[in-house]
Amino acid sequence: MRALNLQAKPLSLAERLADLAVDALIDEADLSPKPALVDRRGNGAHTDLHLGLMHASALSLWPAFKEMADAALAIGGINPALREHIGRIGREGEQAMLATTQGVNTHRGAIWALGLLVTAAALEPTSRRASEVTLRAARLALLDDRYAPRPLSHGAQVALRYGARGAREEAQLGFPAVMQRGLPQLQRSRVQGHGEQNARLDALLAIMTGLADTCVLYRAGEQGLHTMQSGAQAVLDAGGSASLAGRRRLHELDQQLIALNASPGGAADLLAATLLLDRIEHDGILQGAF
Ligand SMILES: CC(C)(COP(=O)(O)OP(=O)(O)OC[C@H]1O[C@@H](n2cnc3c(N)ncnc32)[C@H](O[C@H]2O[C@H](COP(=O)(O)OP(=O)(O)OP(=O)(O)O)[C@@H](O)[C@H]2O)[C@@H]1O)[C@@H](O)C(=O)NCCC(=O)NCCS
Ligand SMILES: Nc1ncnc2[nH]cnc12
Repeated sequence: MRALNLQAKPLSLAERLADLAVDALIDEADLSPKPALVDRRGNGAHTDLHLGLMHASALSLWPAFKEMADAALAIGGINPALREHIGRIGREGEQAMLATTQGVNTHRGAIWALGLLVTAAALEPTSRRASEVTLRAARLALLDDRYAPRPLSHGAQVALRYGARGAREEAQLGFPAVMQRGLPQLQRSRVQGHGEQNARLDALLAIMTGLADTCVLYRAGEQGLHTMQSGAQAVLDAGGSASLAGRRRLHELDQQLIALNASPGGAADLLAATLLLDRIEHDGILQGAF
């Protein structure tokens, strides 16, 4: 009689990257208390979202992230063929998300940002530093996708109205909100011993201090954006999420943004991108997956 082989099959590189991306989305959703966003406490400024939906949406995206990483491995270079291939997978991912959420847009911006990062990481698996991965992602984002529809999205509408740079430009510039604000703050707060959850909240706040979040602009205009940016800075100046003064400011910011119906969904996506890049750089399993 043959003994049962109970050893788990090692994950492929694409499977591990998809796991890391979905984990980052779930960790972002769970992180609490986030100002005006869906978290463990409630629905923030949203009437059509809740935590279970955010989790289901994140899980529905696993196949799309894996397929994007597989496409990078198969095509092997930054070129229009890869850009158009992942564009198609991204649009299919959006359909999977909408089918799961019954039409609610939970993670459109996240599919874009994390999809580019997963693809960029798979392209050169030994070059995993955040600065290297975001540079490759930016080069991909700069390429044209002939098949991309150009709807008058919320982002496109506020670009016309306020001249704001949105999700596309953030990626094309190499994710400055992540590289210059989110990741450095995550590391600073960790080093200062603030605890992982507070470090993640501080990273989100640091992203919010400078981002032209098109969700906030669409819902609450320039007043909403100013409230988000200055309020996030005030929390950090008061000592961040780990301090009592910072927590009081954070509570105020939550109330103010909810009153304005201003949900920083773009900043939330970029926090997930920050967590993903941090993991890609340090993940032990990924190191053994190629
Ligand atoms: C290039 C695309 C990202 C399209 O961009 P565009 O700006 O035209 O489209 P939007 O539909 O507005 O989506 C952009 C989403 O990106 C997030 N975001 C916002 N600001 C920024 C920023 N400055 N930097 C980075 N990311 C940002 C944000 O996503 C979150 O918010 C979503 C909810 O938004 P919204 O629908 O406006 O929702 P509500 O206000 O709640 O709506 P109502 O309830 O009022 O109706 C939520 O999903 C978060 O994810 C923006 O929404 C890209 O999507 C694209 O071209 N895709 C095609 C596929 C492709 O090529 N993929 C490539 C491979 S990955
Ligand atoms: N936690 C969250 N709440 C609302 N919108 C989001 N988009 C991405 N993450 C979100």
